[in-house]
Amino acid sequence: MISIENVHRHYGKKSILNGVTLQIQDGEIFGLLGPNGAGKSTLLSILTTVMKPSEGQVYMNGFDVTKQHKQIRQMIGYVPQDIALWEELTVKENIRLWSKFIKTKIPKERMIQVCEEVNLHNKWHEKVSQLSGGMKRKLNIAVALLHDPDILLMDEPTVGIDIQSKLEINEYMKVLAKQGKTIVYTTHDMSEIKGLCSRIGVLKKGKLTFIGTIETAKASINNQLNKPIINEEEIIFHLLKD
Ligand SMILES: Nc1ncnc2c1ncn2[C@@H]1O[C@H](COP(=O)(O)OP(=O)(O)OP(=O)(O)O)[C@@H](O)[C@H]1O
Repeated sequence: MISIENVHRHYGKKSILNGVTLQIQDGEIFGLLGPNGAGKSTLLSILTTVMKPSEGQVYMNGFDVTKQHKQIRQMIGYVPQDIALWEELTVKENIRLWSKFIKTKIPKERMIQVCEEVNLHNKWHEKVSQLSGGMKRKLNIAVALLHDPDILLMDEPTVGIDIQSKLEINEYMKVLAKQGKTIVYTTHDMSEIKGLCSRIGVLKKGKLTFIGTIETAKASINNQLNKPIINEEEIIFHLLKD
């Protein structure tokens, strides 16, 4: 379980996160939504231990993110917003190089397995520069899963890629959640959230303004507007507007 308790984060005098409290259960796919600059990546950076909260506590499976970096890093996989791969190296070389950064030894069978799970095994000897944007995203995800973490943190994993790769990634996220992995990911895409997330959180100006299911969000907006909402775009519009 991920437990975020009254987290604040400032950059100088600028307040970025302003009292965020949230619990995410094992096996959940939790979608973190918010306008640009709302603080989504900052919150993910705190979960990865890269950044410290200015105030508040975060625990993952009972471990403190500010004090128990080693245990936390073993239990999380992180997929950054920007592709983090060596373009001139092959898929195999990228996976091998990334596995060297992981403290535990990754057997070759595991490297092949993650590659198969994201449908890239037939690209094993191809240079990353030859892969499509969607394939690069899938390789980024494979790399994050090498050490078989319990928790996967993904910063806009499907932005700007072809629809086929997006659907494959979404299906794979469901498989991982069924295996018991907890997934937290940031997105702007309501159409994928609907079929994927058990719950969503809406972050605006560093505050969580909504936590719940899509159905709850829809019901609450319908209630406020006193007229039924027709499509998902409308839900996201109302959730994100000031
Ligand atoms: N190192 C930094 N120093 C100062 N301000 C920063 C730093 N990193 C981020 N910020 C500011 O913090 C705010 C939140 O940024 P963050 O990247 O967390 O937002 P976001 O919700 O992920 O946005 P996006 O959807 O555009 O990725 C922004 O105003 C950003 O300019």
